[in-house]
Amino acid sequence: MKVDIISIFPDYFAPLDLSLIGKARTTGTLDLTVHDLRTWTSDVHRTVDDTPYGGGPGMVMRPEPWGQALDAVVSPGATLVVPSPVGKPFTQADAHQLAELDHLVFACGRYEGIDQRVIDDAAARMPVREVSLGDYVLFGGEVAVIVIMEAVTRLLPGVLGNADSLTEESHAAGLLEAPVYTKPQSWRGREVPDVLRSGDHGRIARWRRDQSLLRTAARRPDMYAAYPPENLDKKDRKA
Ligand SMILES: N#Cc1c(-c2ccc3ccn(Cc4ccc(CN5CCCCC5)cc4)c3c2)n[nH]c1N
Repeated sequence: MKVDIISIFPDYFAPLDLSLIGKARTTGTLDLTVHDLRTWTSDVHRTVDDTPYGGGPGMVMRPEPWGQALDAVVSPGATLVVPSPVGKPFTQADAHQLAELDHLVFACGRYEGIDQRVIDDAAARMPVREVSLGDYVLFGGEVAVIVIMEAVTRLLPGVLGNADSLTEESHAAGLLEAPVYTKPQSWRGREVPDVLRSGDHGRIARWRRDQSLLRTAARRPDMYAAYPPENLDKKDRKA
C-alpha cells in the first residue's frame, strides 16, 4: 500500500517510524511519504491560510497550495482521505475498506479547515472520504491520520504476527473483548480467574463470550442492541 500524507506539521508523523508501522515500512508492505504543504507555496512567507469569506472566527486554509500538492501527489488509483469535524464517523469497517486500496492520500487540515473547493475539485477526479474520529474537537487532522494509519496498517497482510488477533477482534465480531490476564497468577492479592487456568478450552471460550456480552451490554448498549439475536443464547437475551 502506498500512502502520502500532506500536512503543515510533517514532524507529527515521526511516530509512524516506530512499532509495527515502522516494520511495515521497512519490509515494503507500506510505502509511506510525508509531505510539507508549504512545499507548494510561492510567497516569501510560505502562506497557507487566509481570512474566511463571510466572516467568522479563525483562518481557512488557502486552496492554491492544496491544489498543487494534490496534483503532485495523487495517482490514478488514489483515494483522498480528509479528517474533518464534519466527516463521517470512522469505524473498523472503514479501516477494512481503506486497507484494500492501493493508494491513500491524507490531507491534514488546520485552522478552521480547508477551502471547500479543494475537496470539490478533488472529488471530481478521485474518491474522497471525509471522516471524523468522534464528537470532540481537535486542533487539526494530524492526530486523526495517525489513528487511521494504525487502524489500517494493522489490517495489512503480514503486519500483525498473529493473524488470529484480527479474526477474534470485538469490533469485527460485534462485541467488546473479554478481559485479558497474564502472569503472575496472583498480583496485589488479585487472582487470575480460575477458568483461564483450567485448560478447558470450551469452558474458557464460554467464559470469554459471557464476559464480552456483559461488557458490551454495560458499556455499549448500542452494539449490544445491534448484535444479531440469533447469535445470543436464550439466557443472554434481554427481556
Ligand atoms: N477527524 C477529525 C476531527 C477533528 C478535526 C479534523 C481536521 C481538522 C482541521 C482543522 N481542525 C480544527 C477545527 C476545529 C473546529 C472547527 C469547527 N469550527 C469551530 C469554530 C466555529 C466554526 C466551526 C473546524 C476545524 C480539524 C479538526 N476534530 N475532531 C475530530 N474528530
